Amino acid sequence: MSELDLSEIREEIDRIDRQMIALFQKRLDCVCDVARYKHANGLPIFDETREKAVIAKRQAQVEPEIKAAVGQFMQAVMDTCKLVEADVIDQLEKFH
Ligand SMILES: O=C(O)C(=O)C[C@]1(C(=O)O)C=C[C@@H](O)C=C1
Repeated sequence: MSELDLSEIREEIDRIDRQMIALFQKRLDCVCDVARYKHANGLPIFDETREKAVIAKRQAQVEPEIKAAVGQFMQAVMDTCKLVEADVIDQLEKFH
């Protein structure tokens, strides 16, 4: 692989990352709505049944070779989303 190939591949990775972050921002907007709903209704942030379902659905979308990686990826996404949910709820509690 030449250096040019590597820089071209990295440009494609950068394009993909840009799209992923745009989508992640949209996901975070939804997650903030979920946090407000959970706060208003006294529900816990962590929902194990939902997390398992999210992972299973996304793994069903891909070939067997990458199911484990997709599971890890979705778990990392949800772990980050839970931290954001906790921040949203902390802010809500500060002002009540
Ligand atoms: O769907 C929810 O209940 C959420 O809080 C969102 C979400 C997610 O990021 O998808 C995050 C935390 C929960 O444990 C389950 C799922």
